[in-house]
Amino acid sequence: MLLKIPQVLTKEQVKQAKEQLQKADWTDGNITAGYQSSQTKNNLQLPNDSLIGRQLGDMILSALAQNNLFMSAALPGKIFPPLFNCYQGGQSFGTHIDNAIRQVPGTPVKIRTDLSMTLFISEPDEYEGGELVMEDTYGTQRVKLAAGDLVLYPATSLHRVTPVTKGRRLASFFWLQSMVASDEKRSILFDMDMAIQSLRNKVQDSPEIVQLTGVYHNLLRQWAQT
Ligand SMILES: O=C(O)CCC(=O)C(=O)O
Ligand SMILES: [Fe+2]
Repeated sequence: MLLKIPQVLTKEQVKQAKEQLQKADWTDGNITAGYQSSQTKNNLQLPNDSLIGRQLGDMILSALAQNNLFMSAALPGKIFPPLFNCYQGGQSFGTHIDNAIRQVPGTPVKIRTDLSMTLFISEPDEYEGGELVMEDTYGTQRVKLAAGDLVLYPATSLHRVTPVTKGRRLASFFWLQSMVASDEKRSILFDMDMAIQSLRNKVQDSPEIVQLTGVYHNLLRQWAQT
């Protein structure tokens, strides 16, 4: 499932992130690339131990923890600390697939990358190009979102970032291990959760809603791993 989640960060938080990222020390993006992706990756990244990166990453994680749409769609188990990248002067990232397993730097924690995320920090009119293009069984999707918005997509997708031919594209990108590994099962749970929530908004509470909520949790119990 590919899902666009609007306004994960407020415009004020975006402004703050941009100000911090202006003064950060950037390095070659290949620090986190595997062999195949290093052949096509041409961008800048904040180093893993960047203080600015950690602070902004925490701000993003707190915002996500309060975002119902994200929590319902992703059912996060473990989230990789957000990384930050920058493309300018024609930089791009060719077609690649993200590594299946990632170790959180400085810890023994390993994360299976079920879902990939990009949170846009630059506004779309601040740069030309820089579209995130995913290819999967659902076809080709081209994504370029407003600053503060996030796209969540299966890490099984081939994807690329088209050259940024003008301006600068700042973003945060990271991965998560979902409590429900299967994209198909997670999508069923998400659809069910959305339907129950909209039903609840229409008719308040009813024994049927209680029963359906029970079914949701019983499916989650069958399918989730913590
Ligand atoms: O910059 C992006 O939107 C995606 C970055 C990416 O695909 C990666 O670093 O693996
Ligand atoms: Fe990627």
